Amino acid sequence: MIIAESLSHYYSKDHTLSFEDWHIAESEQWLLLGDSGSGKTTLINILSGLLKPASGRVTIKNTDIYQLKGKDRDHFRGQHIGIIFQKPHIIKSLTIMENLLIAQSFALLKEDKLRVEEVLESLGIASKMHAYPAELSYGQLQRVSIARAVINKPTLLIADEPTSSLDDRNAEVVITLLAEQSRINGSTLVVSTHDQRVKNSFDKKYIL
Ligand SMILES: Nc1ncnc2c1ncn2[C@@H]1O[C@H](COP(=O)(O)OP(=O)(O)OP(=O)(O)O)[C@@H](O)[C@H]1O
Repeated sequence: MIIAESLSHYYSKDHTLSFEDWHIAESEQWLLLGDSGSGKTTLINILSGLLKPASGRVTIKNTDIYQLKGKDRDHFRGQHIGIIFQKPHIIKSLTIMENLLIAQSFALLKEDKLRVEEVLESLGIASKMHAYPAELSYGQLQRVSIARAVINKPTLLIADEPTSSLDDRNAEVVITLLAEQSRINGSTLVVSTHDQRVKNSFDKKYIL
């Protein structure tokens, strides 16, 4: 259902990154493993529709995402791909509720407050709905990032090194939340990491 074929990318002409083909079936949970500098972030950005590869294709639900242009690709990404970056990316001047409503409208979906409440509830942060990001702890902000990524029930939920700055207990909590949220929302999960603590979290592994 998600197919990455013949992908390569280069930042300078003398060093090309090539990626083995990757077929990911619906609802699978994968780890993307590789040492620092091996190309995990590059591949995550390509799979997420954020970085056009030098060659190859990414097909999500039968759509070749790099055949989509400009705003069409942005809307497709908003509807089908939920991305969790290493550090939470949340708009500081908006409340948590407003941050999630805007993620719905960016994807051209109707604003749905009940859906926002449901997602925040499932992540244990419903009480923070009307708070601003500055009023939340780092762990709560990470949950908001997960909420924003799953709000539109994405086909692909993708996280780039989500545990690298966390202590052991919180690293485990985040991996558990990602697995649980991908199940609840019917999303395929890809988590990139070089964190030895999570290298056995899922059976399926793509190794760079
Ligand atoms: N914007 C850029 N310009 C030039 N080279 C880059 C750029 N981004 C990444 N690279 C190079 O491409 C290679 C892959 O980088 P990438 O960030 O994808 O690796 P990574 O596996 O995610 O690393 P890390 O685990 O350290 O985050 C590295 O050699 C890196 O130096």
